[in-house]
Amino acid sequence: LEPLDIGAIREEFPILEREFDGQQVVYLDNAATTQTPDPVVDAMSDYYRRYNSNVHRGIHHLSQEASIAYEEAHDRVAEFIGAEGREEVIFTKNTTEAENLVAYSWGLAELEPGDRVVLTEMEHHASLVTWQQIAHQTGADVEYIRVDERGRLDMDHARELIDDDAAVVSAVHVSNTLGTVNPVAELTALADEHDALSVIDGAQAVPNRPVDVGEIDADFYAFSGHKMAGPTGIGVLYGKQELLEEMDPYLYGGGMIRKVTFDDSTWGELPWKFEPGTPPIAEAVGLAAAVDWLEEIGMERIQAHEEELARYAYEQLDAEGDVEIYGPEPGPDRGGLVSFNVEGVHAHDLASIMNDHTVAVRAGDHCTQPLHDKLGVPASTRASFYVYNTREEIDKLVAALDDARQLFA
Ligand SMILES: Cc1ncc(COP(=O)(O)O)c(CN[C@@H]2CONC2=O)c1O
Repeated sequence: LEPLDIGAIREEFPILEREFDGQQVVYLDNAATTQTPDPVVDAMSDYYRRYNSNVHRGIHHLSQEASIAYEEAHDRVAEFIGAEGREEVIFTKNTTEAENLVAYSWGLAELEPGDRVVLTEMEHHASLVTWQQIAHQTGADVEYIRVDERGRLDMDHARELIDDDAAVVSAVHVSNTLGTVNPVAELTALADEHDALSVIDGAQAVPNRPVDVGEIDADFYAFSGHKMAGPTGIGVLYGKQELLEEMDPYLYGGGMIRKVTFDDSTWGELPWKFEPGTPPIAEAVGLAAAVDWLEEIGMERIQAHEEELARYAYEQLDAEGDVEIYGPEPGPDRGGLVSFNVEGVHAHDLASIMNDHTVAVRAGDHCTQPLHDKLGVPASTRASFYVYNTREEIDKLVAALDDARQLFA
């Protein structure tokens, strides 16, 4: 694979030129949100400047243009992830709302006492808390597939839990804390064998690697625009059409109905049935532009670049001798991030020192508190990479560790 032209890529991100206290920002917090390239910003500005209008096919030129752009953004995303068509692509606010849509529209209607909701110990709160609460409301049980000491899923335990009592299997594709790349196709096949619904959280996968929902064969797959060089305020729930047709919406309003009377209402066609009210129109334009921008580079090249940076960061941090790194060895089982702790230094103190060096990392529980309890640490520091990051930026992160040791260790 041809290596990325980082220089040319970085020119599309003016934010990366910013300086604080005379030091150029080193942005290593991409698992939280990625930066937005000029073509995406320009596409959204162009929408607001030239064809802003409400959608749902108003009878005037501007609404027609906006409606077509909004509808076609669904087609673009469908093509990007290998969905059958726009009917299988629902725009939400973010991954969290996508997970909630499945839990409320399908879970509340289908789960019964004695059903098992199978999660993993590394789930993000977006799926963990959501399914946990829906299970409480329906009397279903929740079980968690164990994570082993190397941060990988215990697949023997998965096979034990995903039996005929399993009603849902909800798992993260790439862990935002460990970096672990989970065998999602295997998990969805197990779920399918036992007629359990499969829901995959792809927030850290779609932005960083090729994803084909047909190959994974999950019933639902969720991700966010802001983690893939797109805008905040838009996420995607992919769902198999036959399932979405059967499900009732859980958010009601205009745009999602077919017929409304004082007595009752009927629902519109897919995907609009699950998109009530005025949708994120500019964000959909931005998301489609982000998909174009990513595909221009190539998802395989992005994956290779991030794996190379994760390997480099892992090796540099491991060589320090007092750094505990969580998750698998570098390689195909690890995505483009490294979470770690420095002996004797609290993660929040470390991030603060990093910030003195204008290195932006994330410190905390990364919305995976149960996982941190299992790791036996209150927090971790996470460096996460994207298309515009370089080895030199990782060197700056490592160089700042000494300051932290002198101050806190
Ligand atoms: C694996 C995973 N699932 C779900 C979410 C929720 O996405 P939205 O916030 O777009 O709904 C995130 C966000 N990642 C968090 C956000 O900040 N830092 C993180 O690691 C995530 O990493």
